[in-house]
Amino acid sequence: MNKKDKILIIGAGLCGSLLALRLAQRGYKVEVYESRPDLRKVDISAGRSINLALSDRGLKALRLCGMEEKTRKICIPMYGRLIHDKEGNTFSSNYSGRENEYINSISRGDLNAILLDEAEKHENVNIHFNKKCKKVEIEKNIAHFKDYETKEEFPVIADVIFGADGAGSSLRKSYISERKFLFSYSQNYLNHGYKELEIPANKQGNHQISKDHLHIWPRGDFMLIALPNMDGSFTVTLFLSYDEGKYNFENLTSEEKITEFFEKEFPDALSLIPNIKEEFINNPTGALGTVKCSPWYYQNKTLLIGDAAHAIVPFYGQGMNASFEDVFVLDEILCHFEPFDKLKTGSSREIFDWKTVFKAYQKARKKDTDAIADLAIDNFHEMKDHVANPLFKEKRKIEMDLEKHFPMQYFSKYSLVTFKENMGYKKAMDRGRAQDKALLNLISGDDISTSLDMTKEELEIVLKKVIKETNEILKEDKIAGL
Ligand SMILES: Cc1cc2nc3c(=O)[nH]c(=O)nc-3n(C[C@H](O)[C@H](O)[C@H](O)COP(=O)(O)OP(=O)(O)OC[C@H]3O[C@@H](n4cnc5c(N)ncnc54)[C@H](O)[C@@H]3O)c2cc1C
Ligand SMILES: NC(=O)C1=CN([C@@H]2O[C@H](COP(=O)(O)OP(=O)(O)OC[C@H]3O[C@@H](n4cnc5c(N)ncnc54)[C@H](OP(=O)(O)O)[C@@H]3O)[C@@H](O)[C@H]2O)C=CC1
Ligand SMILES: Nc1ccccc1C(=O)C[C@H](N)C(=O)O
Repeated sequence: MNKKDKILIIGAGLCGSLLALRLAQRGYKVEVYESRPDLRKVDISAGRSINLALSDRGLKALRLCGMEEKTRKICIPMYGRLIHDKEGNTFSSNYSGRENEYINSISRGDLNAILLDEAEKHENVNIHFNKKCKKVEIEKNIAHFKDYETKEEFPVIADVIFGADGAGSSLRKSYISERKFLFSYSQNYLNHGYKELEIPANKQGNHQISKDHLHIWPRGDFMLIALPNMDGSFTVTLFLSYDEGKYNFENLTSEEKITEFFEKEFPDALSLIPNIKEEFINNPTGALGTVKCSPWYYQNKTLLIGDAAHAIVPFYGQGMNASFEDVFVLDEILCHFEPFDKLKTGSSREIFDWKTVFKAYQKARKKDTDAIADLAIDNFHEMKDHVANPLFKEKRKIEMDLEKHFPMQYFSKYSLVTFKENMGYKKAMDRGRAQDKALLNLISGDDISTSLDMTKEELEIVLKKVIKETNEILKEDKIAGL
């Protein structure tokens, strides 16, 4: 590892631009190649999610790079879910019983732009747009690019190559095609795709529905969600099967059928989306899937990071957060190894190489990205279906009360995953799932009366029972080797 190493990052998306900034701050020289045009100059939003939910893990990595304050200025806090039923009734459910815990709606383009600005300001960073990586010769450390403007193809040689090129990573594809090592890989598509629509601002430029919530229209097998934008509009996303159920993407092909579907399933939303037919027909239908692979690195030469290493379905709102957290974890590993390298005396031989760093990074990180991939699938079922279930609502109410009265002792699964930024996703998943099981056992047995509001004393009894049973479940799972 040497600060003179030439580092190449493929992809200047959310992860690539933050990684470039952080490596530059650590003193490395970084060249970034991005296939798309510069999003600060050209609108390239079509086909990707327009806004995202940013939460504590992402903010932790942004803070590390000095970007938290700038980011918060373009965030809209969402304190909970607002659930819409078919009759137009709504009910809300907070994300946490603690007041300072919420998630944030943020524009992908605006966030990417401030990261690019900051990275480009750094003397150690050069960003090249409209250059698509076609393949990487991993043994020789050569990435081959095509320039979209000149149509020319050219190679770039580097000491270390990072693949931050998203779910369809060219570096990952090269791991498969080059067959230089045993590379395990899985890709699982959902039968659901997504389509983005818009609720515009009202005439005064204000939001037409609460901007303090993430809106959900759960309908069992499919759902609609909406996240607020700074200009008073909402980005609405329909998650629907491609080919199953009465209504699906394959059969919603005529204006009449689209209107019929929305009139029947989402009448209140329909009245807020004036251009429904045009948008439904013209906006692309995006695919959703999970990618898991291993190893993420090849020798001391290349590393996959962000979605390139672990694409997940969007339902926990954690893909970007996990990709930002990758940068944080990699930085911690570099902090651990670099001081030893500085201690070397006389000889120019390095004590640690990038392979040591990459290996330690994957060891620290892989279990957590596997966990959030599985949690994201769970949250799909929770959002489209369980949120409307009375037992689920009861459980959430007790959890909110526990968090409110015992803020230091109780953290629901949602809070562990979303707000406990120093606990890995795997630990959050194991504890959260055991806790859910314990709480549901208590509710479905006669242990707690859920019909009335509980006093603090009654809640304390519940807390003790839940903690005891959670620990027993965790112990049993450990013995069973789960
Ligand atoms: C519908 C939807 C909603 C989502 N909502 C959320 C959310 O609310 N919260 C959240 O945390 N996450 C969310 N995500 C996930 C989030 O979008 C990703 O996890 C995040 O964008 C990953 O960042 P990345 O930089 O690794 O990949 P990307 O953001 O995809 O960036 C990859 C970059 O590499 C470039 N590139 C690709 N191929 C090449 C190539 N061959 N050569 C050069 N450049 C290349 C791309 O143009 C792009 O700029 C959502 C995802 C989807 C699909
Ligand atoms: N976990 C998940 O479920 C995720 C799913 N996705 C989904 O994956 C799909 C693809 O993602 P996305 O990252 O947008 O795909 P790409 O970035 O791969 O781009 C898609 C298209 O844009 C073209 N293109 C890219 N750059 C340029 C340029 N500078 N000039 C002209 N054309 C260009 C490419 O053309 P060409 O091939 O000819 O070069 C390609 O046809 C989407 O449906 C998205 O929703 C994305 C992320 C995560
Ligand atoms: N951003 C998203 C995009 C798509 C689907 C869900 C989200 C969420 O953020 C869900 C939120 N975490 C929730 O549990 O209510």
